[in-house]
Amino acid sequence: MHDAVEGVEALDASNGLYFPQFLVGLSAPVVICVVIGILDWVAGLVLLLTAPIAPLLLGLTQSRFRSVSSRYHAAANALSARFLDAVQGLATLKALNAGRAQGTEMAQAGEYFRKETMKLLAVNQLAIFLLDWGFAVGATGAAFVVAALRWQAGAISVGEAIAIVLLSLEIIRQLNLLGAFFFAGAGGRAMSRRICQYLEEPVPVQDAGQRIHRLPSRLGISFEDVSFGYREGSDVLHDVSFSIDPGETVGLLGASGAGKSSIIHLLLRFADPRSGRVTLGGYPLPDLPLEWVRSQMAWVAQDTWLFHGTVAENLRIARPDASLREIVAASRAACIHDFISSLPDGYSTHVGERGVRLSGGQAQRLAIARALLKDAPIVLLDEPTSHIDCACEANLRHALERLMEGRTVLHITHRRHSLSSACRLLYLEGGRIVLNEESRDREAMAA
Ligand SMILES: Nc1ncnc2c1ncn2[C@@H]1O[C@H](COP(=O)(O)OP(=O)(O)OP(=O)(O)O)[C@@H](O)[C@H]1O
Repeated sequence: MHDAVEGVEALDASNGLYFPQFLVGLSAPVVICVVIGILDWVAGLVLLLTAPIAPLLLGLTQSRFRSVSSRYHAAANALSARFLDAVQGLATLKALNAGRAQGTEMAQAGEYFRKETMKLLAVNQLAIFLLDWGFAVGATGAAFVVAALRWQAGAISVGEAIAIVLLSLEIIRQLNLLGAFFFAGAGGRAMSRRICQYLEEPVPVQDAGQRIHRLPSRLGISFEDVSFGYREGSDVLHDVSFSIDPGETVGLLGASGAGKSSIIHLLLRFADPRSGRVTLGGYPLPDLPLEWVRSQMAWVAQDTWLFHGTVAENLRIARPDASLREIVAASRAACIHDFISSLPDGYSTHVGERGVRLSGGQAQRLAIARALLKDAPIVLLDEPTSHIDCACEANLRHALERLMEGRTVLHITHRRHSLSSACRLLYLEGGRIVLNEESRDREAMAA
């Protein structure tokens, strides 16, 4: 987050301040030395030879600056990530009485950041010192000595000697300005390297655009020998094969961590399998336009993210052109209309970040209303009633049945009883589809 916000500002300062000054700082001394050279070629040559000293001195501090700057940005990133974590998990920290310990850790991270900031400033001050004092005193001295010697030798007049000294001051002024913007320039370069690293990160999935001439209309799903892992060398799905016919409802059962949600992860193309393929309507997902694939799926996740905005705005995310009447109909079907109507501003009530004013169950019903509104041919349900009590679940089952009607459905749950009787069942164990009696019995006991 720090890189995204401050990084762009640092680039702005580097490109807007340092870079123009860098060009002026390089060209102005050459022009001034030429002018001095016209007055006296020896003095011009001597000053031309001393001018590169400043960039050389700056160059010497660069490598030190680079390592200090990297540590500074790493410390800033760690501190802002920790801060964000602490704010988002405030309730958990309070409940666990872990606020003080977290505060101590944040203070340590803050202290480390302060030290790295001081080191960065010290290197910057060193660069300014080298330029302001080392070079300025040295170069002015050199200009003075050369002008005096040339005057003594009778090569130039007193006026020309004074002009040479004054012109040399202008070279120094330009180079000093370069030093003043050194911090912005070096910081900007360090940031640009980091931003380039982010930009060069491999994209998890590539949108190939429309390779298929006519998009399929009957949308069955199939997994063919799919293996997948979030990290290199540790797969969470192993040779998974199954298919769901168009209009069919399939229940996916399995213990926590078995890999059920990862199957949805692949279907929505948040990632591609390491081997094997996932097809939709008979075509491999990577051959279909990414946006189209996602537009064909309504997903009710375990946790619902509610954006800052009104209830109606949160519902319209699923279908921006939905009328209020359609929104109300979807909310009624998801058993959330009465609750929304009881809110002070009804559908115009603001729900805060992460829907803090709604309970988990209410947010989940809102997610079901979103899915109803989206009206997509494929429905992916990932524990859609995990936050809902049994009495409400019975009500909601009707809503879910309406959502699933005539659609291709993959319904993930731990609870066998929340699956409709029409479901064909798949069992996932340790990332593998298993269909043996033993796992079915185990699952029945767990339910
Ligand atoms: N974004 C992720 N990055 C790394 N590992 C992940 C990620 N999401 C899931 N995993 C790992 O993949 C494995 C399967 O997780 P997955 O969420 O698919 O299981 P699940 O069967 O849906 O579990 P649950 O029923 O508890 O939701 C787990 O070991 C989990 O730690």
